[in-house]
Amino acid sequence: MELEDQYSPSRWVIRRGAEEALRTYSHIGDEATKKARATRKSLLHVPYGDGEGEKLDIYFPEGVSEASPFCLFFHGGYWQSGSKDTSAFMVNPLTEQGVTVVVVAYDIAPKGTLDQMVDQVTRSIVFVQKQYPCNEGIYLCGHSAGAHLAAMMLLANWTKHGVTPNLKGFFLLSGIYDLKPIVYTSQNAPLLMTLEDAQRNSPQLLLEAALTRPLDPACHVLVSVGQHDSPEFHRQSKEFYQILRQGGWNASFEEIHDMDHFEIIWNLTQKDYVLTQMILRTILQEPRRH
Ligand SMILES: N[C@@H](CC(=O)c1ccccc1NC=O)C(=O)O
Repeated sequence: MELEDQYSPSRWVIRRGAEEALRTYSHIGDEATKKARATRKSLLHVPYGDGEGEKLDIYFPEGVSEASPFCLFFHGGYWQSGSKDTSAFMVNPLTEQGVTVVVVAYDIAPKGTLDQMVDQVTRSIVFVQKQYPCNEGIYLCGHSAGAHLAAMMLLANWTKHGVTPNLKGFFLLSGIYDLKPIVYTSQNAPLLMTLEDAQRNSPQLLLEAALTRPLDPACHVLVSVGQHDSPEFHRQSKEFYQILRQGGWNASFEEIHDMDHFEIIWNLTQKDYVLTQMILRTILQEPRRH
């Protein structure tokens, strides 16, 4: 089944078998999280809402100052797997450079629905802005399904939350922006998305229909895909990038050389990785307030 293949990232890896790629991804995430918790000052399992799953981990740079840039990470796993407790990939290289990293948990399926996850992600960002009003910018980074959740924040309506987060940039890695095809794959079994649910939660479709311009024209949006991601993942990223440009967003597109769907994210543990460098350059070149 063609769609099934296209939306099974582990079938497209080239250096390992599918199972081994998934195992390596979990292993590296696990190790990176243990290392981050052992070597960085952190606040773990901080509630951002009343729900059992509404928790986040905050990892601070050396010489704790609340006036740092914040990078929030949203893990992937097709909205049905993954955890903040194995997703601290970027913590060490970013905190080393003075960035506070927040790894956010959300209720994956079958407990959570897409609408609930989008709402949780919205509230996690509101929480960080309220808790750290002196932040020097909030950046959102997401991988795969997590890139989808981050991308939904381009369309968030903050007015009912009483605060507008200081959003300065988005790093969207190997994401999915039109959820309709997912409805026809086995990935939808725990998600139980109807076509309407998929439409309501597709940033590609929402941006196409939106008449609004970006609130902050300086806000960067990096749309990035691995060279070895499937053709459908390439198409999704390119089309999303194009719709962002048409909508007046300060967007860029990067195909990451020789990376598959999992390497693109687990290499964020490395400071000399091209994406780590791009993320750091974007965050650190931003003029400081105060
Ligand atoms: N069952 C999927 C797993 C998967 O797609 C995935 C796993 C970990 C992190 C991100 C993933 N993809 C999208 O969120 C696969 O076969 O590749």
